[in-house]
Amino acid sequence: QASLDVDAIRADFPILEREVADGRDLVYLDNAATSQTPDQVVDAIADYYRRYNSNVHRGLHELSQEASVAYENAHDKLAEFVGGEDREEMVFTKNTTEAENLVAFAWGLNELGPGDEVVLTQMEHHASLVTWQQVAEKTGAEVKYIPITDDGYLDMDAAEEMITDDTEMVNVVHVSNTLGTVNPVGDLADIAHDHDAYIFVDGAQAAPTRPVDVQDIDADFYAFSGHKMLGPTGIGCLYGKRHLLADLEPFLYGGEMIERVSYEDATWNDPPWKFEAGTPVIAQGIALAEAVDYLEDVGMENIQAHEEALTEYAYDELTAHDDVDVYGPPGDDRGAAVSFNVDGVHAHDLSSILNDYGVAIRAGDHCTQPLHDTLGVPASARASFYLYNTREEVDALVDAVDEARQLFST
Ligand SMILES: Cc1ncc(COP(=O)(O)O)c(CN[C@@H](CS)C(=O)O)c1O
Repeated sequence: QASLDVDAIRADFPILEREVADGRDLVYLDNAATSQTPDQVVDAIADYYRRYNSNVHRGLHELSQEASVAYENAHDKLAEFVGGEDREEMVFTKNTTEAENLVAFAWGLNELGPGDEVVLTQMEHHASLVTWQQVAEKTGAEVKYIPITDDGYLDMDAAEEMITDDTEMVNVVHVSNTLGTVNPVGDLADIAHDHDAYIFVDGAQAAPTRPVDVQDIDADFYAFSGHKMLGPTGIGCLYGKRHLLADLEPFLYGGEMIERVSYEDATWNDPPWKFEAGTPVIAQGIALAEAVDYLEDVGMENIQAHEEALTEYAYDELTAHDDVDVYGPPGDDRGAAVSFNVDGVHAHDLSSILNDYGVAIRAGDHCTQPLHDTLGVPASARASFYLYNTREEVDALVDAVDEARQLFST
C-alpha cells in the first residue's frame, strides 16, 4: 500500500495547476515520455547558475572547486541510486539513447564480428534496437529478438534457446514503455553470463519508478534518463561495472577525457571522466542529484506502489469496455504505461480529443515500431502515471475516452 502524500507532492509542481484547452485542468498522463520537474530541482539549477557556475575538473579558483565537487558528488549519488558503488561506475551522458550508443559503438564496434550475436527482445525501444542493428551491420554480427507471448510477457523459454555461446551481448528493457511489462532482468543476466555474454539493461522506465539494484540484477550496464525521474533534460546515466568501464575504449574524444596528449598520440583519463569529453552536463548533473534526493525522500517503494495502484485502476476502468484493447500483461502485473486502442477511433484522434478535455497522453508508436508491427496495430494511445497523479485523473482519462467513444459512434 503506498504511503505518499500526493497533495503535498503536487504542491511542488506548479505546472500541474496549469489550465489547458480553454480552461480545462491539465491532467498530465505522459510521464513515460518525460516527467515534470519539482521546484526543488528547478531551484537547484537556478542556484548553480546564480551562485557557483563554473567549468569543472578542478580549476584553481573557488567557483570551479565548488562546481567540481558538486558535479563529482552527483556521480556518486546516481551510482548509489541504482545500487552501484561510486562515481567510477557512473557515466553522465545526454540521455539513455546516448548511453546505448556509447556501449554499442565503444564496445560493439571493436569487439563484434561475423558469427557473433546480439540478443534483443521484440519490445526494445529504438534507442537500443536501431543502435545494435547498426553496429551489427557494420561488424557482420547478427541481431536476434526474443519474442513476446500473447499476453505481453517475454518468452523465457525462447530466451533460453536463443542466448547461446555465440551471444556476446544481451540488451533488454527492464520495464517496457509500451507494454508495461516488467522483465525478469536478473534471470536474463544469469542466462547471459552462463554463456559469457554481457547484459545491458535499459532502465529508462524502471529507475524512475521502482527500487533498482544493479548488483542484485548483476547488470554489466544499466542506462536511464534524468528527464524521466524529475530531473532536467540533457542528462542520462550509464552505470557500468568498474572493470568494464576501465577496459572500455572512449566513445567521444577531446578535452577532460585525456590524461596526456602529444602530437603523436594521447592517453586516457580514468572512468567516468574518460567517457565525458568536453565541458560536461554540469547543471544537469547537480540538478539530477537533487531529483534523487526528492525521489528518495518520497521512497521508491512508495512510488512503485502508488503507480501500480493507479495503473491497475486505469487498466480495469479502460478494459471494462469491450471496445478497448489494452496491450501487455494484466493490470495488476505491470509498470505504469498503459497502451491501448478504442475500436473505431485512431490513436491520434483519441489523443487529440483527450487534449480537448485537458488530458495529456501520447499517441503513436512510442519508439517501438517493430513491437507495434508485432501487435498488428499501426499506433496506440498511451497513458503513463507517476508519483503526482491521482485516481481522479484516471477518472478524467476514462471520462474523456468515453466522450471520444460517443463522438465516433454517432
Ligand atoms: C524504454 C526506453 N528506452 C529508451 C528511451 C530513450 O530515452 P531518451 O531519454 O529519449 O534517450 C525511452 C524513452 N521513451 C520515451 C520517448 S520515445 C517514450 O515516450 O516512451 C524509453 O522509454
